[in-house]
Amino acid sequence: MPAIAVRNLSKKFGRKLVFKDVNFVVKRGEKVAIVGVNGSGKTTLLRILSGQIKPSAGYVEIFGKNPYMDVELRKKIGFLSHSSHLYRELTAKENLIFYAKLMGVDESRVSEVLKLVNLWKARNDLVRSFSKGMEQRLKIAKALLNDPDILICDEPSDGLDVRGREFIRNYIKNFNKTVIISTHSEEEIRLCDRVLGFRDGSIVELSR
Ligand SMILES: Nc1ncnc2c1ncn2[C@@H]1O[C@H](COP(=O)(O)OP(=O)(O)OP(=O)(O)O)[C@@H](O)[C@H]1O
Repeated sequence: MPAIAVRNLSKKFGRKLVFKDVNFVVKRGEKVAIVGVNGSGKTTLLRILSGQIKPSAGYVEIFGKNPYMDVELRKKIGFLSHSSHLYRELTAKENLIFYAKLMGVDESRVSEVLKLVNLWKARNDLVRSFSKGMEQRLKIAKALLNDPDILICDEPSDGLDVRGREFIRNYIKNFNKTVIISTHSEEEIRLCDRVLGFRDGSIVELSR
């Protein structure tokens, strides 16, 4: 069974068609980049894959199940997005404890992920004092709380400096499970096994 199977997927917002009849399969352990011009539908596709929003037609299966309908399945998905929410008046650790409780994850995992993203020393600092790079690392920590089998990242290094970008890339490179990222970065594309591109509302396999 593949990690991701997308069949005849279409998404409309009101009367606006974003994409139509999108088909692709991602094998377990594969790293796939999604590319396309601004507004082509990358974020929308990733939100459907992570079970946040419903397709208009067609279906998505993650490990053979529907992410929109299956709460347990969503626990296996780590989603790093621009809209990942952090509480700025709480510390890094307090944020992660809050989300760990929400996800039903053991609190001991909070220390693990803080160390993993190099935020252990800053664990008791308020998020409002964090740089953009630190915030992004904390969002990664949040996405990893449930030790996901699939990592879905929406433009993960957008707006980060060289060190921040390097951290994210190393992380993605060394993540040994399935990864799907939307990106405009050549370096991130090179980390991936395959590249899928949005073109005129459908998706095509691109050679690298
Ligand atoms: N909730 C929504 N309601 C209405 N339209 C939306 C909504 N979300 C996205 N869209 C529209 O769907 C289209 C695709 O947007 P999306 O954010 O998926 O593109 P993208 O490829 O991720 O763009 P970017 O590279 O700028 O992040 C855009 O025209 C956008 O305005």
